[in-house]
Amino acid sequence: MSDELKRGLEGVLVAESDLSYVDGEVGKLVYRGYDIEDLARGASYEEVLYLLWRGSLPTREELDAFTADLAAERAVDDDALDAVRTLADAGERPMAALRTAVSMLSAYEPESDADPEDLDATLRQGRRITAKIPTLLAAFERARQGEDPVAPDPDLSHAANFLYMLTGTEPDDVSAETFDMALTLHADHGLNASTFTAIVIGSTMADVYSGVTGGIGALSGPLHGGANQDVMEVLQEVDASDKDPVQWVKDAREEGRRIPGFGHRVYKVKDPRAKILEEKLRDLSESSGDTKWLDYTTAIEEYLTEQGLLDKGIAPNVDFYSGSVYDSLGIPVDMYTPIFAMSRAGGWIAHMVEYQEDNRLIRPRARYTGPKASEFVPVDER
Ligand SMILES: CC(=O)SCCNC(=O)CCNC(=O)[C@H](O)C(C)(C)COP(=O)(O)OP(=O)(O)OC[C@H]1O[C@@H](n2cnc3c(N)ncnc32)[C@H](O)[C@@H]1OP(=O)(O)O
Ligand SMILES: O=C([O-])CC(=O)C(=O)O
Repeated sequence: MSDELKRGLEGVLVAESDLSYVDGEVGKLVYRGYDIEDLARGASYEEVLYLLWRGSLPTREELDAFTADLAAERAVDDDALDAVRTLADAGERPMAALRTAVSMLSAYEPESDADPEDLDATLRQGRRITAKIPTLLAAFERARQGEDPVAPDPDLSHAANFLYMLTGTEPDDVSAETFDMALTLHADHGLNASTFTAIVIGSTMADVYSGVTGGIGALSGPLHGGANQDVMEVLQEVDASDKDPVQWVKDAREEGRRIPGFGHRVYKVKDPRAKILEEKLRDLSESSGDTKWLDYTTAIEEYLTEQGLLDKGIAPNVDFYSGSVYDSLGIPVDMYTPIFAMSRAGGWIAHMVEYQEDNRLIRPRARYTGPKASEFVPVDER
C-alpha cells in the first residue's frame, strides 16, 4: 500500500476505459478513437450516444431505430412536470432543479426492480433519463416564464426537439445543427469530476438514477461545468460596466481572481472543443452581424496570451466559448450548465455501465492527521 498522497487524485489511474481519450499536451480528444472534430462536424448527438453506449458508430438502419427508441421515451409523467413547476415557482436554481427532477424520475421507472447486474436494463434506464432531461429542462424554463410545457415532437432530433420544447417554435437548421454540435462536444471527457462521481456511485452497484443525480451535483460547481455560466456573466458584467474586457481581466487578476473558462486539469494547451466552438461563434457572429461576445472573448484570450498564461498551460477550456454560442440561440444564461448536463448524461451512463462490467468498489483512503487516542469525557462533564 503506497503512502504517496495525490491531492485531487491528479494523474491517478483508477480504471480502464474505451470511451474517450484526452491528450492534454497536444489538445486532442477522441471518443472511441474518433476525433472530436470529425464527430462534431459529421455525427449527430444520437450517433455519438450510440457510439458511447453500444461501442461502434451505427449504420443508417441502426441509427433510425435507436433515434426512434430514444424519442419514444421523451414524455415525462405529469406529477414530475408538476414538481418541476413547483421548483420553478420556488425560485430553485436550474441545476438544483434538474438534480431533484432526475432523482424523482426514478419513481416512474418501469424497470425499477431490475437486477443491478443487468446492464442492458441499466442502459435502457439510462436511455429514459437521457430522453427525459430535455423535457424536464424545457418545462422548468417555460414554468419560470409562466408558460405551459410544450409536448415533445418525436419527429425532431434530440437537439431540435429541446429547442422546440423551450421556445414552442421549431428551430431553423443552423440553430438545430449548432446545438447538436454543442451536445456532441460535451458528451464525454474521460474521468472528469462528474463522471468520476457517477462511477463512484455506480461502483456500489447503485442505480443509474443515483449516478446521474450525483453527476449533476458535481457538474454544477464553478470549477467544472458551472464555469460556462460564469463566463457569460463576466461578459455581461463587462458589457454593463464602463470597462473594456482587457481592463476587467487586469482588475480581476490584480484581485487574485481566476478567469472562468481558463485552465484545465488535463489540457495544457487550448481545449480542442473550445477551438471548434470559437469557430462556430465566429460563423454565427459574422452571419448575424453581432460580434460583441466574439470581440470580448477574443480580447480576453489575446490579453491573457500576451501575459504568458497560455505558456503556463492555462488556456481556454470548453466553457470559454460555449456560453456565447448558446446566447446566439437565445438560451438563458443559467440554463447553460443544465445543457452541459443534458449532454454529459450520455457519458455518465456509458462510464457507469462500462465500469460495472468489471466492477470494483471504489474506496480510496485519506491519510489520517487527527489525534489517535483522545480521552472521552461525557457531555455534562465537558
Ligand atoms: C468542463 C470543465 O470542467 S473545464 C474547467 C472549467 N472551470 C473553469 O474554467 C474555472 C477556472 N479554472 C480553474 O479553476 C482551474 O483551471 C481548474 C479547476 C479547471 C483546474 O485547476 P487545477 O488543475 O486544479 O490547477 P490549479 O488550481 O492547481 O492551478 C494551477 C495554477 O494555475 C492558476 N490558474 C488555474 N486556472 C486559472 C484561471 N482560470 N485563471 C487564473 N489562474 C488560473 C492557479 O492559480 C495556479 O497558479 P499557482 O500555481 O501560481 O498557484
Ligand atoms: O475533463 C475535465 O476535467 C473537465 C472537462 O473538461 C469536462 O468534463 O468536459
